[in-house]
Amino acid sequence: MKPLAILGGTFDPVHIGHLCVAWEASELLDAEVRLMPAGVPPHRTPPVASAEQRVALLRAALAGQDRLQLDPRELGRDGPSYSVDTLEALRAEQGDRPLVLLMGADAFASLPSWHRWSRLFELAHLGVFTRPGFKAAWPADLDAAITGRLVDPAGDWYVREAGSVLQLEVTPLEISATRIRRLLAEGRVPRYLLPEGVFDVPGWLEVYRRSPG
Ligand SMILES: Nc1ncnc2c1ncn2[C@@H]1O[C@H](COP(=O)(O)OP(=O)(O)OP(=O)(O)O)[C@@H](O)[C@H]1O
Ligand SMILES: O=C(O)c1ccc[n+]([C@@H]2O[C@H](COP(=O)([O-])O)[C@@H](O)[C@H]2O)c1
Repeated sequence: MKPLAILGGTFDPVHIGHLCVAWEASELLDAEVRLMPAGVPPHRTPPVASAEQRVALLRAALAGQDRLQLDPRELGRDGPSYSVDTLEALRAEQGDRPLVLLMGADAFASLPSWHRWSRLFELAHLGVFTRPGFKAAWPADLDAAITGRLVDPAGDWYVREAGSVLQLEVTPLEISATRIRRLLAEGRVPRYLLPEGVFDVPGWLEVYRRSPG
């Protein structure tokens, strides 16, 4: 069975950057990739769009292809959507299947502030995307934690179920949800930064238009 890779995010809203890195990860790792929206994203102000709206946009974004899937499990949980809880559940469910927690270089740099972060390395491999504007410069505790774990994504990391760190060189796309929210709040239409299908979802543009950006 192929490794299972998870791209968690707030997806407020989902954009072309998310889809592109997820798609490229599925190729680089030969993995099944699921996008997993956080119900209550830890460590940030609450999303502008509701969970239902964010999922509707994700469903529309993923329509017409079957390589990237949606996994809505974090929306059904109370409290902050800690990745460690999600990975404990996935590990129990998936047995010894290799799991990969995907994230951008910005998210990776903040890993030592995550809930029970050392446990993440026992539950999954970590796949870290390059992201324009974010250097691969990590705090000392993270540097120490990844010593001996960095492996080539083209190698045989998948023979183990967890524990490696894979640096994924993806097409650099300087797109962020923050910028898209700002453009929408200014009344602009960031058409080609967003997946085409989201424009058929009713009601969501107004939600971002009413927000301070
Ligand atoms: N353009 C991109 N290139 C590489 N990784 C990305 C990109 N956009 C998002 N990611 C990664 O995808 C995951 C989910 O991102 P998230 O939903 O927070 O989007 P974002 O664009 O970073 O949002 P925001 O600007 O609101 O923080 C994170 O691990 C993030 O680092
Ligand atoms: O588990 C944690 O403590 C934790 C702290 C910050 C972020 N995360 C997860 O990282 C993913 C990206 O988060 P964000 O805020 O960049 O959208 C998302 O799945 C979050 O649930 C997880």
